[in-house]
Amino acid sequence: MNRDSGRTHRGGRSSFRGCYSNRSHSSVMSNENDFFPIGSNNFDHHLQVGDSGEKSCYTRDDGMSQSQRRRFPNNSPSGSRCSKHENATVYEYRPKTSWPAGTGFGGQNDTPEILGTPDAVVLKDDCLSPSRYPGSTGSNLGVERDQIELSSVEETESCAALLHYDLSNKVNISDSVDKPGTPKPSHERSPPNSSGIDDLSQAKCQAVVEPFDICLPKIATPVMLKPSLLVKNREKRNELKRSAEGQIGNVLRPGMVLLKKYLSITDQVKIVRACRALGLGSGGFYQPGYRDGAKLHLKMMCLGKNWDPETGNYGDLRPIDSVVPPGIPREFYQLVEKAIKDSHSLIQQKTKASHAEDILPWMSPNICIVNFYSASGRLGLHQDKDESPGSLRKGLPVVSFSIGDAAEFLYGDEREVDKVEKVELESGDVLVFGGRSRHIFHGVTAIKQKTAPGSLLEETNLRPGRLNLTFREY
Ligand SMILES: O=C(O)CCC(=O)C(=O)O
Ligand SMILES: [Fe+2]
Repeated sequence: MNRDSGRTHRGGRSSFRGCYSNRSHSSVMSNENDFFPIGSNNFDHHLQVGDSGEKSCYTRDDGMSQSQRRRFPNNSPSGSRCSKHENATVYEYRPKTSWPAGTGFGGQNDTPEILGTPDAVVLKDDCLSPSRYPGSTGSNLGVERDQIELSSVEETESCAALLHYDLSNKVNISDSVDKPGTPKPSHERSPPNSSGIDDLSQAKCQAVVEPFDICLPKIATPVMLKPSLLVKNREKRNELKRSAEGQIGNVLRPGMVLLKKYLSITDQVKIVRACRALGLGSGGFYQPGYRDGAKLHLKMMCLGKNWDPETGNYGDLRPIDSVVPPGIPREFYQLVEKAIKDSHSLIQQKTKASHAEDILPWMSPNICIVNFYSASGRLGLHQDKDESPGSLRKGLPVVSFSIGDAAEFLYGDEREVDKVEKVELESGDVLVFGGRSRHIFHGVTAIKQKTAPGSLLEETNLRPGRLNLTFREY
């Protein structure tokens, strides 16, 4: 991902066709029966904290410096609670004996497994592998860390902060980024481009790593803001109708496919829960910034490998805090695989191409970049071109999942706002761009407020905003 538009973060590019048969649009991650679980919590989605609400009520009180904490991780404190969160959720850290190894698309072992229920997410396997923590025994919490179970007993906000403070440190990046010898950015900051999109703003420190919960605390509010049964049923009906009619999507240009409302609400819920849990842990969400203080207008987390917006490099460690990114959950692979397969069918159907793979190559992701855009979030026009020369040469696609509020997405051959096309990416949409479209310029100009599906919000308490996951193969 070379967000080559100066510092406009990330990018991809262009051309196409494709068919499609027998598409099953059902949930990969779970049973449709839990589409509308009984007994979900009340919440007030839009009444909550905005960007400024990202700070945790937890403070470290162990008197340790950052470097001490790194050297003596077992002394990591649990964090102290603010009185507001006395009755918080409890996270259980469950020891497990072996660390799986292995890799690959649809592969067996090297990814955490998300076992979601409405109230629990279990991150299994090597989300927190000791191998991902050089010099560590895998016991940063005084327990073996190869399996962590997050059991949501009651409220979820507090435990999130607790987990964050146990597993990672709040880091003022200015300490680490500005040291002599830190790699220089590979590109210069661009002025606001002709699109008027300036996805950089000035700030004091280069990046901010502090707890960011993509979900809001559940507050026992009156029932009034619960999405009505009517709305929920409408959403479900529409989903079934689309599926029955085979309205899966469009080929936007050669190698670029948009699968509309492709992810079921059930899968979206699971993805949100998984991203929330990972985002609060070590290597979780942070606000990327640059050495000159400019910041991206989003929160980011990398899975599989780290992508450094400052240098455009991929690596095994996140330079700002030397943390190894969590693995990509296994279920995500299955969804990506299915999306590529269905894109091939669509390409074949629409273009009568005999070999859809020539137009849109297969891809086995080893990187997932997760962005969270708040209502004012955006991303300037850019190309994704920091992946390996081989990956780019072959046009291995970027697969992008949109969840939450809809986004106005621009794409085109040039980084000129008046020369690009616009499409709305709604919750559940999957956009795939590879082959001749691998190097398109693309970006997000706006997040459309209050457009997220009610049932998704009810299930997850996702903040106002948009979650986006882009999968790539390095
Ligand atoms: O949010 C999106 O839809 C696009 C994200 C993107 O382009 C990127 O992460 O490189
Ligand atoms: Fe991109």
